[in-house]
Amino acid sequence: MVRSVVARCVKQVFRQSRGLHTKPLSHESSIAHLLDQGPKDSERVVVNGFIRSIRNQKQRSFASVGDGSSLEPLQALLTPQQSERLSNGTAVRLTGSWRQSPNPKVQSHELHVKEVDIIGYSDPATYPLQKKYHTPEYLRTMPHMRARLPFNSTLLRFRSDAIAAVTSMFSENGFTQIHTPIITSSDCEGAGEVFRIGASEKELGSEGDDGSFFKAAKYLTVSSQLHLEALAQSVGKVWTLSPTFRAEKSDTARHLSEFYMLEAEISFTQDMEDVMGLAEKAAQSIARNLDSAVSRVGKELLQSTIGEEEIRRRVGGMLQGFHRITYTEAIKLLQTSTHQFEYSPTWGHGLQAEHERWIAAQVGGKADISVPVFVTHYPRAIKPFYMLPTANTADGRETVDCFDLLVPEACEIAGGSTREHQLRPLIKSMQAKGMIPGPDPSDEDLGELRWYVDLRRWGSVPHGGFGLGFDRLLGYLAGVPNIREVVTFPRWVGRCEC
Ligand SMILES: NC(=O)C[C@H](N)C(=O)O
Repeated sequence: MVRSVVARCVKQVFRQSRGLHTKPLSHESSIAHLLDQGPKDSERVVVNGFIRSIRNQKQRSFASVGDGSSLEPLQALLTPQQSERLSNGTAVRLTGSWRQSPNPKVQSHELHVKEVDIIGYSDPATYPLQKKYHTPEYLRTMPHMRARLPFNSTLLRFRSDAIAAVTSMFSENGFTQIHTPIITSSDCEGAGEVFRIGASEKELGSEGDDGSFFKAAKYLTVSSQLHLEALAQSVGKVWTLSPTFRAEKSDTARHLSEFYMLEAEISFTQDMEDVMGLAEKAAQSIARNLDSAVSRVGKELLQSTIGEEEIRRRVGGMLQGFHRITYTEAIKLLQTSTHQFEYSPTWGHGLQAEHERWIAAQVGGKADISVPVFVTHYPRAIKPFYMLPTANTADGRETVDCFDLLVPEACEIAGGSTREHQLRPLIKSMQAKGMIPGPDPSDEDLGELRWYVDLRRWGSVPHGGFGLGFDRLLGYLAGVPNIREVVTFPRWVGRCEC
């Protein structure tokens, strides 16, 4: 008896939910496809989409309908009865005929609706996206909703196109794409900006009692580099586009706690030019793709950016050969400039964002383009343990074969180096950085990096690689003032909403 009542209820609920959209949903005719291809006059058309805005007049209503496939909405003409329960955000399936618009300057055709199926209701009293300008700050409070807006959805398409472009570049050049781990046992950069996910020894208790999942502290990865190095020794040329996490408390338009880093590693090279050339090629493959996209985007997108002229400056510059200057030259330029810096540029110290901004603008800035600038050979003392020391430095100052790639505003978008590939020098470097106690460490002393040191024991070869901040590059090329707009669900210090 109870069973049959339950069965009846289930059937009823199922019937009701099906009743909302009795015909199968089709994605075949996206709005972009319709607007592009333009069906014949009076042809029957079916579209699925969301009401972006609706304007009701006495005799008829005009709805702008979007499905995310195009910036431009579809214009639909309805009777007041048909539009009664429609409001911004309502998901609909519209059937009608495709007719020439009386005002072809605005839109050549419109859909004269015959049938409206409401697929998903939207409560007009609470719907948060109105047909007006919403500030990026307001939209960041609802990352689950903002991709419904043309500007935000276009950025997602840029992102998707960029991934496709760089994937084919690597594939055409014989690289293998690798998925590296997110949970790691070490801090690759040694900067202490790791998110810890395991327990500390104290938390584990004196008996080694296993209160934690991994029985020891583990971290969210800060870079895939060390794992890519391992795989470069077996596969040769490898790359990844992977989530990366930094617990850096920088609340700026350039920082995220979770971001995507595009990293590549190549074996059998000691020439940093090979690595810089590859970073250049990767960034250019994305810029080339966006170059054509810029001419396709409408006014709406450009209004929320730094403007078309500046975007063209950036994209155009990215397609040129990048500049190269050494860190020592950069410091000299900074020191002799008349610009007042908050922090005075000093050899041996890292470059501040204000220094990077100045170098990018002065060294890379031309009349109509901004060419990215590689700054190379930083002091050894301020760079991580894994970088290869420069062989012959003219002035006796210790530097490493590394580079940072600088662009205006976004500052550093990539960094790379050739790696210390020999066992003894690597151990010495770890010791100099205070990572291990003495010159002859036991396996235990090597701690979580034992496996990495092992790579230098068995067939180690000269190699190098780079990491490029994918979100920073996209934000820069798309001319978006804040990186938080180019990721779907941005996380930064103090903010992780959904
Ligand atoms: N793969 C790389 O060389 C990137 C480098 N580990 C960084 O985080 O900057």
